[in-house]
Amino acid sequence: MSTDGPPIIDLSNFEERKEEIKDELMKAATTIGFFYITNHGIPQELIDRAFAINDRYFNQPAEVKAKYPSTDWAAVKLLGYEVNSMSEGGLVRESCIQKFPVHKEMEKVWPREEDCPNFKDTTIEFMEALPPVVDRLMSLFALGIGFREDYFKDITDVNNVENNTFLQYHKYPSWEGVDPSTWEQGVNRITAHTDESLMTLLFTSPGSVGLELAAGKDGQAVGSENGHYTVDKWTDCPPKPGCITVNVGDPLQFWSDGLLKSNYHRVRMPKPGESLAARYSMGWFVWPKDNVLIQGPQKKYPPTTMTEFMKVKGALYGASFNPDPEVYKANQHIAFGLPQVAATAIPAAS
Ligand SMILES: O=C(O)CCC(=O)C(=O)O
Ligand SMILES: [Fe+2]
Repeated sequence: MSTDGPPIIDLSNFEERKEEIKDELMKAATTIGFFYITNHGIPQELIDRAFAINDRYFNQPAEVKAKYPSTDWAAVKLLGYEVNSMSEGGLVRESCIQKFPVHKEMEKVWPREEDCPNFKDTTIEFMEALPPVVDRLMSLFALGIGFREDYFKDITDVNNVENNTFLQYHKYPSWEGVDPSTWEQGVNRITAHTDESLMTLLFTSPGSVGLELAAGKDGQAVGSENGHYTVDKWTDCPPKPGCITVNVGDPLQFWSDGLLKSNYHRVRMPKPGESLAARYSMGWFVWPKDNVLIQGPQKKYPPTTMTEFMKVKGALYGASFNPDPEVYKANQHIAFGLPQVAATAIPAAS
């Protein structure tokens, strides 16, 4: 079993180096499901400005943040501010969720300029910089899976009102001045999970350690305790200068007949000697259109749609979500069984 961290994949001279980059992406995505990208074309200055806005947003008084509450997670129409329930042991994570301006409902949740100056403009500028990077990665994954190069282009088009891709700013609170023995052993800042997105681009501020992924091919369980699957090792996934962390999510695992791996990851509490300061991260959760047919070229799994998939995932969390440090293997979603595709599913143009 490999215990190496995710590889750094250089996207420079993309057009000329496509084949080589595709091989590197497929190698990472079919093994640990995580990789870093460098020379991705997003200016560091813009990323820094997005982090600054993030900081300004979360450090507003609670009553100001409460003016922009999040809406509807179940329908993935979520927007605005929320205190996330995926932390463990009474810890919290605050989040602020925005979608592409094509979603008119965004108008209700953009913080007002007088509350958080430049939030809207900077966030839109940042969001607009991300799709070209996603398009490049998804075009190579399409080829690697066995589809035509532009297979995912329309499916992930953020200018389509049916697309649910979103940006989520996260703040994990500071533990400065708190005696570490007062937090429960084994609790995590965010519990072990796989992502519901097709793919996630994750930006972590420098020094924001704590992200870990399930080591080993496929995040496979190596054992079972009290009826729960366990993994044997967590691998560090620290921030790397100039890099974006990328991971494969559940629908891409299905869409690739299980070839690409949506692996477990979590954010653990600081270890002795590590910073106890607040931790910030920003995730770009690439989402396919709701009713597009999800099925790999080999038709290994029953066809599904994002709407159906979210019902299964919700049931899985409902059934298994608990504060134990134990985790569930990534491909349990497949074992759990997906409902047959809804009659309304629209096959992607081939
Ligand atoms: O904050 C991080 O570094 C990871 C967040 C994450 O995995 C998620 O929100 O899905
Ligand atoms: Fe995640």
